[in-house]
Amino acid sequence: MQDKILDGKGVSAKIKEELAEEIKELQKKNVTPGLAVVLVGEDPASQVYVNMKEKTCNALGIVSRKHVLPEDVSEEKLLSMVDDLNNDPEIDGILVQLPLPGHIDENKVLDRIKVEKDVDGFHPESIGRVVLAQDGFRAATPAGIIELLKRSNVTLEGKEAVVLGRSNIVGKPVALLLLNENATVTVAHSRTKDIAEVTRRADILVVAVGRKEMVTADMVKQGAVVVDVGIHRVEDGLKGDVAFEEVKEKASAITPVPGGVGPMTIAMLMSNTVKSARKRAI
Ligand SMILES: NC(=O)C1=CN([C@@H]2O[C@H](COP(=O)(O)OP(=O)(O)OC[C@H]3O[C@@H](n4cnc5c(N)ncnc54)[C@H](OP(=O)(O)O)[C@@H]3O)[C@@H](O)[C@H]2O)C=CC1
Ligand SMILES: Nc1nc(=O)c2c([nH]1)NC[C@@H]1CN(c3ccc(C(=O)N[C@@H](CCC(=O)O)C(=O)O)cc3)C=[N+]21
Repeated sequence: MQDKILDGKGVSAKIKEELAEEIKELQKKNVTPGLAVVLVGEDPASQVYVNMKEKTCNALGIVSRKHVLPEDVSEEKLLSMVDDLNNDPEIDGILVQLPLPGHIDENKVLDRIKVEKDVDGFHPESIGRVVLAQDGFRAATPAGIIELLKRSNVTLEGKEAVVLGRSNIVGKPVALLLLNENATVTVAHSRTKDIAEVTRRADILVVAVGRKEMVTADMVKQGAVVVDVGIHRVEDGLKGDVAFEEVKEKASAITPVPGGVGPMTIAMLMSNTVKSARKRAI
């Protein structure tokens, strides 16, 4: 079937190669894809992600524009920046890095992004389109998970999929995408009664709980495919939401952290930006 370690880094590199080719074709039509990234405040983790996105844009030939606003910026100012980017013909995609400071209404900001430039896929209309299985932008992390599974020849149709976590940016949308791929989907969360009993049913287990190494071998069915979305910075590197060493002995395939879902997220963000720019080339 597939290698045991699902190689998000390798698959994302392949996707980026494909995108670089397409960007060359777009440039022949005088279209250079443009991504605007808005960062509020100085959260170190957010800075790392934003810099990674910028670097990837540069490597592929996407113009990246970074806008850094102070932590105490008013909601009004942020919204007016979104308006400017919505009206900027050179910008195909707008990403407002989350989380935002507490005094800013996240939903209000995400709602303001023009749906045609919503490369993050967080706008309510983009999410509605996932529910209805209509064309539109898919959130990068959920889309990256499906793309990685497909390109690793993991069959989804008819499988028991369990998603642990129900956030708006990962758990809920990945559950919908798995449903659209004809998996039978269960979503578990902090109020689920017997988590291990539910996760042990999974042929495909997607874990996005934000708790370091919470999923242990006893919670996983022999032969399951395990996708670890979690990112935790520890002294000697990064850890996931899954206890990788013990779970890998039981799984038929598993994503590592780092090198699994993370790089796929960036690749899908780039892919959404190119998809948006393509509309300008017609
Ligand atoms: N690799 C990547 O590209 C990305 C990685 N991440 C990482 O993925 C992880 C999850 O992120 P995100 O979805 O934003 O996290 P959130 O904190 O928004 O959501 C966590 C979810 O897990 C549930 N949960 C928390 N604790 C438990 C528990 N003990 N038992 C069962 N369910 C629980 C919560 O339930 P409830 O709803 O009931 O509170 C919630 O639905 C984080 O580590 C984050 O850093 C995030 C985005 C992208
Ligand atoms: N508007 C918005 N969109 C996002 O997509 C978004 C966001 N806000 N806020 C934060 C989360 C987190 N996220 C990640 C992206 C890449 C890696 C990634 O590339 N990780 C590497 C390791 C990188 C490292 O060394 O830190 C890996 O797992 O191999 C991880 C996490 C996107 N997010």
